Amino acid sequence: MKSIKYLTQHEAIVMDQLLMGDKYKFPTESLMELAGLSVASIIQKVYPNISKKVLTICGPGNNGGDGLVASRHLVQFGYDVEIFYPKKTDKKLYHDLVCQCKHEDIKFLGELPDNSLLSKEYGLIVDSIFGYSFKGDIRAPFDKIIEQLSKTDVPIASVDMPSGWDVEAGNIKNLFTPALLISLAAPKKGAESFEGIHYLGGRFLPKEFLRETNLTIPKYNGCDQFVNISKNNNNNKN
Ligand SMILES: NC(=O)C1=CN([C@@H]2O[C@H](COP(=O)(O)OP(=O)(O)OC[C@H]3O[C@@H](n4cnc5c(N)ncnc54)[C@H](O)[C@@H]3O)[C@@H](O)[C@H]2O)[C@H](O)CC1
Ligand SMILES: [K+]
Repeated sequence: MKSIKYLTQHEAIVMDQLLMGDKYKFPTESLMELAGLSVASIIQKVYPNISKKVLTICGPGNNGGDGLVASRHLVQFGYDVEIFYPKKTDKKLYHDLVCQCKHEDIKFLGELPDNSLLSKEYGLIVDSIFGYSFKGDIRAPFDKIIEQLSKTDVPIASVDMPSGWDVEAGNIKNLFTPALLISLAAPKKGAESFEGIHYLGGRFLPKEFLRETNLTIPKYNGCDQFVNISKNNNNNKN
């Protein structure tokens, strides 16, 4: 496999603006739909038999939007999903995503269950709190939420970045390490040290975009929405 490029925070932001701008013309919701579908597909691949509920925790930006989309697809795949979305964004896209989730009978929780309830009732937590735009000290209410996630024994699947990790320097605050990391479009520098199960999703980068940005991404097989980029995956060893 060709060596994978890990993006700086600035590169990730600039690339996203380029994709959604006048040249490539992708609407946010199109990319988010593909990102969220890949997140749900990867969860189905890695955790095909979860007997308990899945809890998605959504943040206020597009990472949270990916979590809302993924939750809807997970229900379509047969999972029992609940969402904790403590800081709802007052924009049409997010109102629409919440509405779509409610039509899948997804319950929105008013508070995060404590860790004993999490262990008893939930088989997986989807962390879609922060992605590549996270910066600085974690502000309320997410500081307490991430502190609690650092103490749970429920496996965590993080979307794009483990929330709270520095996007370039990684886990410098000694927070939770997810069991599964789902990088989107291209992994970020902060994920370079991640040793767990690591998949790449968000299969939407156009050929010309890859040429223009000089970005190398691994080859996706057939119609797969994901590729396994874990360090311990034999296919990834040169
Ligand atoms: N091309 C792609 O790969 C796509 C990626 N997508 C997803 O979008 C996120 C990035 O989304 P963005 O809205 O830019 O930012 P975040 O969701 O990471 O966070 C912004 C949100 O968080 C708040 N915030 C930032 N730092 C802090 C802090 N220290 N404490 C508290 N709150 C903080 C900030 O104020 C904003 O409200 C990317 O990672 C992917 O998951 C798209 O869905 C599709 C294309
Ligand atoms: K995340």
